[in-house]
Amino acid sequence: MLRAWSSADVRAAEAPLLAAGEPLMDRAAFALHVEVVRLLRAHRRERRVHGARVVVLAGGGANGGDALHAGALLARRGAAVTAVLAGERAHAGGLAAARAAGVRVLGDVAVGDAVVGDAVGPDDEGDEPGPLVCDALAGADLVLDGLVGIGSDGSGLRGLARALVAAVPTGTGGGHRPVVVAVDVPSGSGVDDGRVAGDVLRADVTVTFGAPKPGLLLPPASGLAGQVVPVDIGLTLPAGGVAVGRLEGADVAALWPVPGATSQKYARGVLGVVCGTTRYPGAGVLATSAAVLAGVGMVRFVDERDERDERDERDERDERDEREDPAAPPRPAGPLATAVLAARPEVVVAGAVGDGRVQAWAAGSGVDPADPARRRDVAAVVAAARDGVPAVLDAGALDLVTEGLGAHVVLTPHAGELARWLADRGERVGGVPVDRDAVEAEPWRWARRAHDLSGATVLLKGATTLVVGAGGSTWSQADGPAWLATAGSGDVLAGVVGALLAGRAEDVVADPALAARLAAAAALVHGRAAHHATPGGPVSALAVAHALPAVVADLLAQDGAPAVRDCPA
Ligand SMILES: NC(=O)C1=CN([C@@H]2O[C@H](COP(=O)(O)OP(=O)(O)OC[C@H]3O[C@@H](n4cnc5c(N)ncnc54)[C@H](OP(=O)(O)O)[C@@H]3O)[C@@H](O)[C@H]2O)[C@H](O)CC1
Ligand SMILES: [K+]
Repeated sequence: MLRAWSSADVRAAEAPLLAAGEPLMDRAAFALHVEVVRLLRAHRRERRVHGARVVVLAGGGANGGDALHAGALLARRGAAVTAVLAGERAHAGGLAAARAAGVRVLGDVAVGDAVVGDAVGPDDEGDEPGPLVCDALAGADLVLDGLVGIGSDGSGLRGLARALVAAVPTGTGGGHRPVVVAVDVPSGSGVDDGRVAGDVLRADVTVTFGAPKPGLLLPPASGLAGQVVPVDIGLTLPAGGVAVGRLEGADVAALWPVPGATSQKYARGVLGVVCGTTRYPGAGVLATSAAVLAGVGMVRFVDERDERDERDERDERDERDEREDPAAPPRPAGPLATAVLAARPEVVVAGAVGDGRVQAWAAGSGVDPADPARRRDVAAVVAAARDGVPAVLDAGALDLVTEGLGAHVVLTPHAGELARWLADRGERVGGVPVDRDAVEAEPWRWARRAHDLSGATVLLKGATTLVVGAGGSTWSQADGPAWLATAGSGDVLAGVVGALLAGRAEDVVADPALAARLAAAAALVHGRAAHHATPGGPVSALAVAHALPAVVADLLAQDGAPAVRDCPA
């Protein structure tokens, strides 16, 4: 599991060690240079560090200090290192080490009484990189982004730092682009909230010290961090202080409900499904397929009824009451259930939400809010959820969600749906109702807000899926390819979430915080199933569902879980 702590927690953990004189910066810089060596060997044709051209962008704080010290170590290994000083001051120790190691220093920065380096730019402000800097960047094999770390004021880079970021070649049109390594965090990104204000240099790798910071896992900033490499510099972080987590395969294997030798289908969990309509049967097929293939004990699919069916059922019931004969005759499957059964013959069809027991519900995928009969079934599921039955509520169920649900209920909106839900509840930003752009700019903020308002666990779908559950616990999963943004993908995810809620229903009722971890686990498996279905290529939602058994089997085998066991606590 990857865990991110807030910058305040990291600073608090650093403080006593710094006071005791522990060489934290040396440790950070050494690990940083080791990662750079690895990358240079991997990316350079010559496969070595000697002769590699490295540019260090160094701000005036300790982040710049880390970068300068690493630059010094690289210079001592034969790299041609140029440091560009971007702040009004420079980290004295880092600068001294860099100069002593033969690093070429560019910048007008006063250190003590001395002015070092060459003028950066031709303008009076010094806010434009000059030709020496531009040449160095144009020819760089690798750029170290040490402009600012957790000391960022979060308002976006300013001055020369901003201009330097803009001057790094982007490789557009097939041109040269250096490998970019962010020091601790991509400079200027929202360290604690994942916001991106202004330009941030997109990193291939972020080497982060002590612990990952939340912004490395939270979109949109997480999309600029590349591969996150955490480095242990000896900090002890508070056990309960994790701000954001990311599940890995072993965590999911430990959560997955696996039948024991004596398990039977009812005990393993029955999922009730109210997804799809006769007009749009696909969501019903996809959600039930996903639930079955994710390994739920049984799926009870609630067939669609129209007004006429409901009238006939009422009349039948009245006649039975008159005859004092309570048993309802089995009713033939309608066109929706027929489509579902054609795809998944193991599904049991129910005539209504109350027919037969279930441990959890999945409802709303592919349900048109304008369809009154299907909406009544969805509303019945929402009522059951309100009474404590774990449920995943998707798409056409979301507008029926009001406040006061518990975290045992998982809502699965995408950004547009979440924006609409929030705007309908009067949420505004900058004086206007929350819209999709606002949610995409601050997905964590709005997912947390939806959790606060509804009480439910909120899974916000996206390239990075965020899950906010009981107590604000947050999970960030980025496991799927971009191809997964395809029609029906959300229906499959709802089925997987539902399967997990049904399989672990008792545990979820006892500890609703578990729902967020299960939803995050579902997102991981869903993403991996897309990779598995078509590595590197387009994928259909049904193919994702079909890949689920193999992905689950891989997880359980590779991550050391026993082949047969009962549900873990
Ligand atoms: N302390 C240690 O031994 C260790 C620290 N580590 C690294 O330290 C940074 C945090 O360092 P800190 O000095 O607290 O702050 P930063 O370097 O991140 O930032 C301060 C400088 O950044 C400038 N700044 C701030 N905001 C902006 C902005 N929007 N645009 C441009 N520049 C900005 C600020 O300039 P001022 O003009 O405001 O002074 C400072 O120059 C941490 O991230 C680690 O990398 C290691 O973990 C090892 C141990
Ligand atoms: K940085």
